[in-house]
Amino acid sequence: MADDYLVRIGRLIRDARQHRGWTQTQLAEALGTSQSAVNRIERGNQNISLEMIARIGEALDSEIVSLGYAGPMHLRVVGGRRLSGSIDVKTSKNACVALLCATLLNAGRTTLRRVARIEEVYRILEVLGSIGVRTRWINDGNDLEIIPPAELDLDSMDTEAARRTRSVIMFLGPLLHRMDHFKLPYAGGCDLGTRTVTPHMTALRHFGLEITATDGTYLAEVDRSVAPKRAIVLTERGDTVTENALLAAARHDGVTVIRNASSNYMVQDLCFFLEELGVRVDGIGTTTLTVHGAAHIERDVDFAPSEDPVEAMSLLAAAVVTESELTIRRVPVEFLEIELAVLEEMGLDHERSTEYAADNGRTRLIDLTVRPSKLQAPLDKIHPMPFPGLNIDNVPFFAAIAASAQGQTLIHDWVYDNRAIYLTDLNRLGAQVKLLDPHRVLIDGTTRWRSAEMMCPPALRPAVVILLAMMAAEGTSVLRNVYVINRGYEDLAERLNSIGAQIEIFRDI
Ligand SMILES: CC(=O)N[C@H]1[C@@H](OP(=O)(O)OP(=O)(O)OC[C@H]2O[C@@H](n3ccc(=O)[nH]c3=O)[C@H](O)[C@@H]2O)O[C@H](CO)[C@@H](O)[C@@H]1O
Ligand SMILES: C=C(OP(=O)(O)O)C(=O)O
Repeated sequence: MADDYLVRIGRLIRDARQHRGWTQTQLAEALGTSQSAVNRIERGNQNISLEMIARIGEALDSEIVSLGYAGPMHLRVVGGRRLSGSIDVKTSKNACVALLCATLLNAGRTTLRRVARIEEVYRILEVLGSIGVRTRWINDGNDLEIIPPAELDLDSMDTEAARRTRSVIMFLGPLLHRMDHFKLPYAGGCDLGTRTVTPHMTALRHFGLEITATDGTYLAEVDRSVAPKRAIVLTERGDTVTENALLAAARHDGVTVIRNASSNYMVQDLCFFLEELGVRVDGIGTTTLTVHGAAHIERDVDFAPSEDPVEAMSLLAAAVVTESELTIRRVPVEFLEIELAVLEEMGLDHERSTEYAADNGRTRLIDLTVRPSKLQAPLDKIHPMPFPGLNIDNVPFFAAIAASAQGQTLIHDWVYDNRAIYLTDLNRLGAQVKLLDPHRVLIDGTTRWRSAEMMCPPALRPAVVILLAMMAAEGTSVLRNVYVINRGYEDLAERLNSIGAQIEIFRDI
């Protein structure tokens, strides 16, 4: 145990030194010791005092260890390895969080099957638990059982957990039916620049909800005399705003029409779930949803959210950048069709199985085999659109793919103020990503990836893209503080290891 401890400290020191670009001799000089002493320390063969750790930290301008329990999680990636075999896609973060919020509509027991065990789900569970909802993992931790109390205790809300996730905004729709006034902390999520909540307010005003924002908290007041008189036209075709409107409409005793609705995967999953609750929804998969609400919902329901198209895209990108043959099972193909069409044009060699149904009985799945291919940059720019366009969250993966392709690719992320900027982090790993303006990057391929030590960017998808590039780069890379990845991916390192990656999880000691 003691030896193991020294080895781990030694590795941290070695990583920090390499990150600084120093040789062992340079570090030895800075410490007034010999190169062989540094070598012994890095190999874990030398007892080391706290004072020495502090001096090394100062010399390398790096906090080698931070004391305290359960510090941030980091990944050490030995890259340049081919992946092989097959891997299953898990259920989606975005549907799971919406469904958890939707359970607040139901006085009965909800069972959700194969819920992804990810930080974003844990945060919502913490919030639900704090306000009195009973939740427990069942069937070997695969499924979740949720039983709301007769009265919610919003005053006891775990505000710290609530502030770490943007999804808590989807409490507004269900809560407006349960109380006349309530408070909700401001929403968090990826740091992607300003993300407006005005469309939520505009949509929910039709149900009498008025919101005042004061120092980090939304104060909500509900006027019960107000009900939708005409179709609700969303000002943006956003996913969570559509879900919030659906959640409000589900318990409105009457028919609500929602126009300019998102028909994206998580919205469809929510509609299927509402149908299980006895709420009829016409127009699923289109931009006009007609909801036949029910004033009281009390049903014991069992629902299986569908697989995550963004995780499928991540695994596909992993195969491309590592030049591997990989089978990705349970791919929700309807939500990856445009991505596949673009990749086909770029020259991706792949094979699709016949379609089969997801456990929700509705979503179409395939198994997708990707083979090493000589990719060419696409002729046109890569840009997202609300579904059925190229998925907004899949855009960052095209940066890693473009860097692996021959030629120049323009990526235009018009949606998020900050997300394209994070893609320039790939330059640290050898890519040539030029930021043209905050929304557009020009990428020159192909890339000879090289290893590096880096902090995770504070955004989920760009962080995963960095991890994938590290898997492609020969040598050892370190990715620090991967909470943001764990927000949306279950056991990603272990699962990638099961198909041939070499990723070690470590924490600050
Ligand atoms: C929990 C969840 O489900 N999160 C997803 C959801 O976030 P969410 O629904 O919160 O996304 P937003 O509503 O914030 O939309 C994302 C951005 O797109 C802009 N916008 C959106 C639609 C539109 O028609 N015009 C427009 O300009 C918004 O102003 C915002 O800046 O949708 C995003 C876009 O698919 C995804 O990246 C997130 O993973
Ligand atoms: C932007 C994303 O998530 P969130 O809405 O949870 O920040 C994402 O899933 O890439």
